[in-house]
Amino acid sequence: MAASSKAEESRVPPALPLPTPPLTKFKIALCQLLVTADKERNIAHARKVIEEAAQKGAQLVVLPEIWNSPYSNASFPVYAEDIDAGGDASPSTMMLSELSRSLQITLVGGSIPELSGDKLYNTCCVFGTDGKLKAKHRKVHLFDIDIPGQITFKESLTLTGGESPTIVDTDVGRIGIGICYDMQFQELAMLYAARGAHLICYPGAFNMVTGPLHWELVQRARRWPWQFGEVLATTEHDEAIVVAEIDYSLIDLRRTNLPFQKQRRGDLYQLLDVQRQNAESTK
Ligand SMILES: NC(=O)CCC(=O)C(=O)O
Repeated sequence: MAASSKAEESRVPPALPLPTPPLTKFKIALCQLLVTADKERNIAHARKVIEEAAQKGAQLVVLPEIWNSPYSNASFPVYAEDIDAGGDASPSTMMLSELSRSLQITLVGGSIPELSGDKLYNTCCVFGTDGKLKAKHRKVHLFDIDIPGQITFKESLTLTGGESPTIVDTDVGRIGIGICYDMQFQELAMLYAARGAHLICYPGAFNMVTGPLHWELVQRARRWPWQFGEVLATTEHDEAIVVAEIDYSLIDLRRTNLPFQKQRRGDLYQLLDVQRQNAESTK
């Protein structure tokens, strides 16, 4: 009896200890931007908004998805920048690097179309307070949907999907990064949680057909295992800087209140096992 319960116990994945965050409380600013066809104007405007967010006391500033270009397959190749080359080849990320250093903030720089070799990606750059590029997340799940008569969009016509999850240690804690549609895939968030992320940032630009139903609902569902899914601050459709205080001391408290991690029955629902079985049965 004792042996069998020990065996069962060992199949439950243990809760990983969280790395200690470098600080407990800080202000985050989420910037919602109006994007135009004028790239120079978009960059100058984002600069002004980031400065305003820092003035409001934000130590972490987050921009939206595709903030330097219209969101369209026709625009991505035209507005794309070679982020690795830097300098004149990437004026958008040069501005982000300069501001993160001069304002001493961590910047999750939304996303821009990235040109790398002959491929285009939808890429989020994270800059540290020293102005250095700490991480680059290429949107993993491309937004390809078809709801006849309502919306058909295929990012994969021009973009290539990223090949790896992105988790980055910053002055405001360990952050997992996803871009918009990446939010729909809960396993990515669960992976970030298992790897000790204190926070997950999803720069987004939702469509107006499924978006209004999804953007809050899906984010609240991704709260596991941190919070109760409480919305601390929000806004409507216009430009806005949403500022809120993040309190990491709540993570341990919520994990004690709701011990989901310990209660998970991972032994019963490993998707990989099911996928393997399905593949076997169709051979
Ligand atoms: N930019 C996107 O990835 C859009 C995702 C979206 O609208 C959704 O409903 O999901």
